Amino acid sequence: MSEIGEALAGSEPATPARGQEANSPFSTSPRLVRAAPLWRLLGPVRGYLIGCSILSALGAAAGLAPYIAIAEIARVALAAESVAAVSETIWTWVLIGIAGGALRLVLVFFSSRLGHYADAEILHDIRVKLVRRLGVFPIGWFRSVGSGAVKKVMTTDLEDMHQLIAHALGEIIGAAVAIIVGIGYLILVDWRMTAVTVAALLAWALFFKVAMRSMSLHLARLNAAEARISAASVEYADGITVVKTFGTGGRILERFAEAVREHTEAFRAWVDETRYSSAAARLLGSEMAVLAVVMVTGIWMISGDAMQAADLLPFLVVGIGLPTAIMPAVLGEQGLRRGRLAAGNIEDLLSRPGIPEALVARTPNGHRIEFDKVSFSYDGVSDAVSAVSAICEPGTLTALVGPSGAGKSTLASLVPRFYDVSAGAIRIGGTDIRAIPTPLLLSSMSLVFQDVILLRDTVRENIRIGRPDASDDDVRAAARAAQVDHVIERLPHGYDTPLGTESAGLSGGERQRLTIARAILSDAPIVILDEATAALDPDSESAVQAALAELTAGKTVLVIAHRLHTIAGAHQILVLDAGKVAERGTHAELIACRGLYARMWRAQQGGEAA
Ligand SMILES: Nc1ncnc2c1ncn2[C@@H]1O[C@H](COP(=O)(O)OP(=O)(O)OP(=O)(O)O)[C@@H](O)[C@H]1O
Repeated sequence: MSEIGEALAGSEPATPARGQEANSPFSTSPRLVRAAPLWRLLGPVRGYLIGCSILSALGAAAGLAPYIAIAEIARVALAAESVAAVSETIWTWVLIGIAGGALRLVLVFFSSRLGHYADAEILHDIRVKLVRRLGVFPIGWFRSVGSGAVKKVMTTDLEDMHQLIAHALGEIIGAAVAIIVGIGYLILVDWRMTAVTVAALLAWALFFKVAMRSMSLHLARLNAAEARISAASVEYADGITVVKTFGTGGRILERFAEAVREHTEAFRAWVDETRYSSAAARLLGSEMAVLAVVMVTGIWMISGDAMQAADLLPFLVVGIGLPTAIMPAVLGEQGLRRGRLAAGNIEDLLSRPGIPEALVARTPNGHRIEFDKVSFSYDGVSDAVSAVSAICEPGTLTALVGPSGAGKSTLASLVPRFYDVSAGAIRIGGTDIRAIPTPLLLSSMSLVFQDVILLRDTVRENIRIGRPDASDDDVRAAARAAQVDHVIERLPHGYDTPLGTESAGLSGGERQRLTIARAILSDAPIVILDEATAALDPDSESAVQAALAELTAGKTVLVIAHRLHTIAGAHQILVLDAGKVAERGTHAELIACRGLYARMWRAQQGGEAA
C-alpha cells in the first residue's frame, strides 16, 4: 500500500483546463488543435524559449548576410566603371558576408542549446507531474481508459513535445525571419519585382493551404488510431500467455488488426486528400518556378528600361532562396500542430480529476469498518452493490461470499476508494472514508489480491514496499511469518535476487506468500483479502493459510472467499446475491437457516467429496 500512498502524498491539486475539446487518447472524437494548453504547459520554460526564439531570429537574419553580400558585390561591380574604384565597398561586403555567416553559426548553436535546455527541463517537469497525477486517479479509471492510452501520452505525445520545443520552434522562427528580412531587402532593391516574387510565393502558399486543409482533422484521426494501436499492443503483450495458449489471440488480435486498419485508412485518406494539391504546391513553390517568374519579369522590365540589369541579381540570389526558406516553416508548422495536440492530451491527463479529497481532513478513531446502506453502480444504471449495511469490528474476520457477479469484489474495492460509493457511506473508526486523507486511508490497510503484482526489483525491496524504512531483519521476520523465508534463501542471490516478470521461477503460492510478507511488514490494522488462496495446490494453500493467519491476527479483516471451508470460522459471513446482502450470520447460523449459503456449502462439500 505504501507505494500507492507515496505516489498520493506527492500529488498536486488538479489545474482546471480551460476551453478543452473532447480529445483523442481518452475519447474518440477529434480534438480541435488549440494553442492555449501548449502555452500553459510551457509556462516554466517560457524564458528559455523566448531566448531561443530571439537567438534563432537573429541567426536567421545573420544567415542572409552572405547572400545579400554576394548580390550587393555583383550590383556594385556591375554598376561601377572599374572594380578597383569600388574595391573598398566590395571588401566591406565581403566582411559583412563572412561575419554574418560566422555569427549565424554561433547564434544557431546557442539557440539550439537553449531549446534543448528548455526541452530537458519541461519534459522532466511534465513527466513528474504525469506520474504524480496517475497516482491520484481512481483505479477504476485505469480499467476503463486502458494503460495503452496512458502509454501513448507518456511516449508519443512527449516525443512530439520534444520535437516542437527542441526543433520546430527554432525552425519556424528562423524561417519566418529569413523570409521577412529577405523580402525587406528585396523591397529596398525594387518593390515592383518584389511584389511579383511575393505573388508567386503567395500562390504557392495558397496551394499549400489547400493541401493542408484537412490536415488537422486527419492528424486527430491518426492520433486516435495510434492510441488504439498502443492500447491493443499493451493488451496483447499483457495477455501473451492466453494468446499463445489459444493460438490466435482471438479478440485481442482482432482489436489490434482493427486499430492498424483504422490507422492505415486514416493515413490513406490523408495522402489522398493532399497528394494533388501538395504536388502542385511543390512544383509552383520550387526554386525553378520562382526563378522562371523572376527571370521573365526581370528581363521584361530591364528591356523596357524599367529596371537596371544589376538590380535583377538580388532577386536571382536572395529571391529564389525564399521557397527553400518556407519549407522548414511548413515542416515546423506540422511540428507545432502535433505539439499542440500533444499538449492538449497531456493537459487533459493532468487536469483529469483525481480521487476527491475532503476540504477538512479527519483522522479515524480506531479501525471499525461500517458499511451504511452502501450502493455502487459502474454504469450509473444498475447497482453492482445495493444498500449494503454491515459492521466489521476490529479483531474479527468478515467473509464476503456469494455467487459469481454478486458484488463481493466491488464491495471490497469501495473500502480503499478504488471507486467512491454512489449512495450511503463507508466509515472507518466512525469517519467517512471520503474525509480521511487518501494516503492515510491507504496506509491503514493491507490489500492482498488474487493478481500478484511484483515489481522489477529485488526480493528484499519487493517486500520492503510494505514499509520502506524497515530494516533487513524486519524484512526477514516478515518473510518467516509468511512462510517464504526458506524459499528466498534458496534463490541464487537470496534476498538480493532480482525479480523480473518471471519472478525468478517462484511458484504461484510462493509469489502470493511474498505479497503476504509485504502486507505483514506493513502491519496495517485493516486487511482486505481477495481470493488470496484461489488456484493453489493443497500444500501451497496450507502454507498460504498459515501466512494469512499470521497477517490477520488481531486486525479488522474482510475476506472474499469462494471456497467456504476457508472461512467457516469467520466471525461474520455476509452472503451477497445480486449486489444485496441475502443472508448474514456465522457458519452454523447460516447452515441452520438452509438458505443460499447452506446450498452453496452443500454443493461444495459434495464437489469436494466427489
Ligand atoms: N469494472 C467493471 N465495470 C463494469 N461492471 C463491472 C466491473 N467490475 C464488475 N462489474 C459488474 O459488477 C457486478 C459485480 O461484480 P463483482 O466482480 O463485484 O462480483 P463478484 O461477486 O466479486 O464476482 P466473482 O466472484 O466472479 O469475482 C457484476 O455484474 C459485474 O459484471
